[in-house]
Amino acid sequence: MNTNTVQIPNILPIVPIKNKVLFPGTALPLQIGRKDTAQLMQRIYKSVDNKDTKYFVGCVPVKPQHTNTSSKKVTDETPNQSTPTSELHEYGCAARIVRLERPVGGIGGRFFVVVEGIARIHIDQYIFGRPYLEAEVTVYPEQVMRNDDQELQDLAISLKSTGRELFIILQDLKLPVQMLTQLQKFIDGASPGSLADLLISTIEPPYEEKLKVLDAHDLKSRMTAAIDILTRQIHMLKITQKIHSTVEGKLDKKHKEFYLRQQLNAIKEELGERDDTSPEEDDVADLTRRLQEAGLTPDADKAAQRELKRLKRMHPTQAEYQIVRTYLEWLSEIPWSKGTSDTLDIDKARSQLEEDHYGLETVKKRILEFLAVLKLKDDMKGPILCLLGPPGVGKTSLGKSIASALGRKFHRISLGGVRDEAEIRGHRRTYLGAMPGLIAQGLRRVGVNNPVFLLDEIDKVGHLSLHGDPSAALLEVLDPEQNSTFNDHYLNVPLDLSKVLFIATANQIDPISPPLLDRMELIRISGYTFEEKLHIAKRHLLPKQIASHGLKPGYVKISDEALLKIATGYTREAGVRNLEREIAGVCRAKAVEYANANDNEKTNTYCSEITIDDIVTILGVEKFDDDIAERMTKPGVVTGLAWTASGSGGILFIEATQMPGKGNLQLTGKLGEVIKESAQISISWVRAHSFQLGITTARTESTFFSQRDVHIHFPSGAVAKDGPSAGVALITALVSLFAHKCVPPTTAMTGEITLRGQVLPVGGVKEKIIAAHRAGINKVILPSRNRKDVDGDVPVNVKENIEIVYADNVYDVLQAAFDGEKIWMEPSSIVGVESRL
Ligand SMILES: Nc1ncnc2c1ncn2[C@@H]1O[C@H](COP(=O)(O)OP(=O)(O)OP(=O)(O)O)[C@@H](O)[C@H]1O
Repeated sequence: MNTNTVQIPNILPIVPIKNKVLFPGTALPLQIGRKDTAQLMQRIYKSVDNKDTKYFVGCVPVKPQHTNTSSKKVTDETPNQSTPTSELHEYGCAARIVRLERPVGGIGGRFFVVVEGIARIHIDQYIFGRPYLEAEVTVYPEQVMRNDDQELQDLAISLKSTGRELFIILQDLKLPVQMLTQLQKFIDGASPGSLADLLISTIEPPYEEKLKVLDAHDLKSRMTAAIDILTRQIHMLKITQKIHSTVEGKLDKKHKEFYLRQQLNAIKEELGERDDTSPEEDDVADLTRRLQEAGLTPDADKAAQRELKRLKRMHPTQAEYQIVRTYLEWLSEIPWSKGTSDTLDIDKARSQLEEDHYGLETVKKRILEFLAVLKLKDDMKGPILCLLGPPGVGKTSLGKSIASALGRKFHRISLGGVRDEAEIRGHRRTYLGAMPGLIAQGLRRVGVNNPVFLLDEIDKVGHLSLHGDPSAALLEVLDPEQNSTFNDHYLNVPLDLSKVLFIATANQIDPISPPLLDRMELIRISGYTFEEKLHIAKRHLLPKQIASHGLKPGYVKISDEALLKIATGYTREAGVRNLEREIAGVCRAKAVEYANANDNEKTNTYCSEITIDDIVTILGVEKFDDDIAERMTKPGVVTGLAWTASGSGGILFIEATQMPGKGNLQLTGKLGEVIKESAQISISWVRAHSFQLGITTARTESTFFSQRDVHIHFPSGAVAKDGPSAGVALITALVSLFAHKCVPPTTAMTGEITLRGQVLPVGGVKEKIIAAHRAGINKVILPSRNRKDVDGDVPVNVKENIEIVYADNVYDVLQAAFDGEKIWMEPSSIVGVESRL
């Protein structure tokens, strides 16, 4: 349409439009919501039959409202409340109404109008007074381009070529063919001013930019603004197109959303509007930074880079994304090159060990030797220390003391119940819910590569089974030659454990597999005597418990006798764990008492002293009474010494009785094969020597045993018992029974016997003697060949209180058991053969 030929009045009814801009030469559909404009439309609608009348309006955009134009969804192109004229833009477009439809919804419905832009207008002045808005306007006829204006010519060429470029892109975006043909026609034939208007209304740039083009009634500034906007939009479209082409066709709904976001980010970035990165990108960037800071080994770095690359290609909602991300997190959190520096001073270490533990002299000495060598050698390629002893003797806390003496971080790995090799080595990543093993987890927790790892309860670790062999995995961990390249299945890169100081603890030696045992140096810690327990309680346990119950040091004062009472009457153990628990019970009671007094403001009535009587009141009736004192001296009852499965020693009673019968031997008390055999040997030996022992009156008497049944019982019937060391006690019990001689209950014995009556050495002597001491035994009969154990290990104060008698054969045992009385005839005085063995 040639705008120059159309007569536009200079007073026009005004139609405010929101978020849209009408340009000359373009059409715009509108819904009329504003009341006054609707009245205008009503009027036009009524007079529409008058074919000669041309209905012109001035479409004036509302000024951009920065706070809500972008966020509010516009459903109505004309503002539905009377917009103040101050909010209307000063330029607009004179338009002809080409279509007008009445509201379908009756009163309150909206007119639908299609307007066609004719010329730019400037609002000179608003005229009020009519039911609708009117304004005096200046109409800008389309400027004719002069051929001699080179600058304008150049701009026109540039605009056309930009238009063509846009066309090519739009073609690629598969817009409707009709629209494309029209556009091409326009590019080829339209005047530069109209082309600028058309292109800007086609590509939908931001509202403000459109307004800028509307304001440009001068051709030069319009073309310049249009070229500028078009160039930027083309650039953006190219990026969109690039992203589009790579993802097109392959995506499901979620992928599409992800890539649309990517497109949006790319567009924003191009516009310089990008304010923040997406959370996924943040995540990957953060992970990359953490990996860079982790000081990875070359192998780990290679794996990390490979996985990072995969992660970047993945969509965050993919299940695999989290797996790769967790793996990378693990890699970034393993202390590959971070370590603490050792502050080993032997004197300091000695005082640290002394401070933390009472007694344990040989253990402390060996630990100090170990630390000294460590300091001189400056590497960990030494034997692995294994602290072996019953529960509660301070193995774990010794490990802690070593760590603090070295100034290293400490971590305890509990191996009790570890049945699956993967718990040590980790699961392969293909496994659902895969995790690194306990070693890698420990390293991550401490955050340094040279901690002290305490492998607690190494004897409880499982052996070869369906789930692999955890103890074989430990072999690699503990071997200084191999552990610099330990392979955790999850991490799947070599992990250097050569700087870690491993210390193991165990209760028993037997369950530890021989190859594992071979790699460790055993340091035995036996149970404590009551004397030692008293000192430990006084120096360590009581202050610790007082503090942990929120009391001050002077608030609980327990006399030595009372402490000893707790140890003897309420605990029966090799270690001090139960003792600590009972002391905690006392502290609790005192804490309640003090808190009560404090609440009633009677703290002066609070008594911190605790006597033996108080102990009974607080802890209740004694749990363990004295086994020895209670037992009556009776023929057939003998005290033996045992070594329990937990590694602590104890006393055990053997009761034998006889009754008329047929020479049967009955054994009860949950006995194992070996102990049953010992009983057989004992009865055979006693039968063979019955005349010599004065049991039978004639050497050839055979009816004595065939008319009697013998029953031997080991009380504490629920506790399984086995081993050969009860042999001497069994023979003594039988001799005592048949000879009607009593063995004092304060005499205990241990030793294996042979059929010839020889006494063989047994294990756990130190623990047995300490247990005997605890139980109030004052004479212990031991095999002679165990003398070295007593000399080396048993504490001096125990040896001072217990008489130890060494025996080579049964006669030595019987003599010591019956208080030096020889109840048998010397073999030389007996005519005949004693034994053929
Ligand atoms: N000689 C000691 N001096 C001071 N405290 C001790 C001593 N022995 C043990 N304790 C204390 O006894 C408690 C139990 O010790 P710890 O946990 O080290 O026992 P453990 O030998 O490792 O037992 P388990 O074999 O059951 O693990 C700790 O509070 C520890 O401080």
